[in-house]
Amino acid sequence: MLESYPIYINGRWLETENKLDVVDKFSGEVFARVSVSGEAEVDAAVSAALEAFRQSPLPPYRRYEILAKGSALLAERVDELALTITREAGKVLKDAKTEVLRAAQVLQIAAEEAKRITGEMIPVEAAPGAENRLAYTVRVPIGVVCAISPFNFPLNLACHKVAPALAAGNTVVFKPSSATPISGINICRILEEAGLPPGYLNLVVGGGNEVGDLLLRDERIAFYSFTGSAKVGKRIMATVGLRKATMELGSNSVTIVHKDADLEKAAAACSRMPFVNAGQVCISIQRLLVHRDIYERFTEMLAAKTRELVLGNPLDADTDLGPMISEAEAIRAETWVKAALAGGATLVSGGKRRGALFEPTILTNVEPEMKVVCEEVFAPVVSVIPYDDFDEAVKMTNASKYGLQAGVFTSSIEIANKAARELEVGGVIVNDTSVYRADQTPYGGVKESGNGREGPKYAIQEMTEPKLVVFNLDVLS
Ligand SMILES: NC(=O)c1ccc[n+]([C@@H]2O[C@H](COP(=O)([O-])OP(=O)(O)OC[C@H]3O[C@@H](n4cnc5c(N)ncnc54)[C@H](O)[C@@H]3O)[C@@H](O)[C@H]2O)c1
Ligand SMILES: O=C[C@H](O)CS(=O)(=O)O
Repeated sequence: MLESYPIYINGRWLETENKLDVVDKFSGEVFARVSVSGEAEVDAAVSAALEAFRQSPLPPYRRYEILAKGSALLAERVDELALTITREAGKVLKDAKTEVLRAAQVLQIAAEEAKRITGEMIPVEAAPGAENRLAYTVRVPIGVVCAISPFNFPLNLACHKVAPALAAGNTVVFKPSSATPISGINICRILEEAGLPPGYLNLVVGGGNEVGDLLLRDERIAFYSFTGSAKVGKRIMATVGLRKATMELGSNSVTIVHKDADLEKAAAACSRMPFVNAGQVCISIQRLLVHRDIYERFTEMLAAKTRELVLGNPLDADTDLGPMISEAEAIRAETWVKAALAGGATLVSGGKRRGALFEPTILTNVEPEMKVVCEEVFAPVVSVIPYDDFDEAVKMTNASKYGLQAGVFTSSIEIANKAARELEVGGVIVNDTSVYRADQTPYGGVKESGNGREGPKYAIQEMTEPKLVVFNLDVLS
């Protein structure tokens, strides 16, 4: 008997006629069914969120208590929550556990930030004629936040939206990816158990073009917090008009290995990070820029370490990478690799596909216009590209339409500083790869990688408005 999962609206768990199959991404077996929302459910979810926002705002200490309790519950249930992630997303179990523990941290950080939301004093009396005025801002919640999340970190990236929205005093309508809806349902269950009253968090499930589109067109929603592809991000921005949004989008991230780097450390990190979660990480290393003096040696070191990685069942303890999200996505990646090889690229390792399993793949001799280089590959595929001087590496990095994060391995403070100043990205990671993220940091990109920042403190800024208050003290005295 398949487990059946309802949607969550105004504190009630509802079954609908229309169901979505959830597939185990390794075995291909349908292991659960989830109720799909229609127009009526989307309308009810937004109404409930608006009603809760208008009628009974939660004081900051209650937001703190609920989120902190939610964090503890997530950490307590790490094994069962991780198993769900592994089954619905195909992520290896050890990485799924890390994701759950990170999600617990996100809730705890958001809980703490709920108690620190302040405005600022405005020195209005500095202007002539305003000597007897007092001005300050208060930060007020924006209203109903619509959270739309992708498949690749179905728990943590959803928490990065839901938790700061609630911490800021907003209410939420949340739509998880149709490929991975159960982790989203688990977040609602946990926050309900943690004491979140009805209406503050509502969950609808369904396709982007159906349920997603209904959400975009609902003018009662004040803010869209989106993580996903640039294609969908652009569509959202074109639809929501003057309403605010943050866009956490894709990338073809660079990590640079300069000639003065600690090569052992760089090779150890660069041989694993392009392949974590089968390369389906927005900051995955897709372009590895290596100084020509060390290029051959480094590529050999990388290939040797990459060949040790185990591809297979994500439930096995020694597996390093599991399946991609679908066979269709793996076929797309294979097509891009074949096109690169036909165009003159060299296959150093990997390149083969079995169903949704795609081998960790290293390419050299690639050209800038190949899709594996200039588009987001979102698969376990890395291109190793030589450069002669650091300015050239900066130029290659900045030639991308994306700009999320970049890593640079170097022992030179000048090179590190140059990277920090000149790389057109949202974050520069020195002596680590582009794949580094700590959940309290400001995180987001430039260019087609999006706008706005996540990380609870920064997301709260995005999801609140500064309201100005000015006292005319002449009248009061
Ligand atoms: N920058 C970041 O923080 C970050 C993090 C993770 C993933 N990503 C990006 O996400 C992408 C992979 O995830 P994906 O395949 O789930 O992305 P996607 O854009 O296909 O889908 C993301 C979400 O948007 C919804 N959606 C699709 N069409 C919609 C529409 N018309 N209206 C409203 N919602 C719609 C989907 O149902 C899903 O919930 C990659 O590009 C990756 O780089 C970015
Ligand atoms: O896919 C991109 C994610 O943002 C990576 S992480 O989970 O935030 O590290």
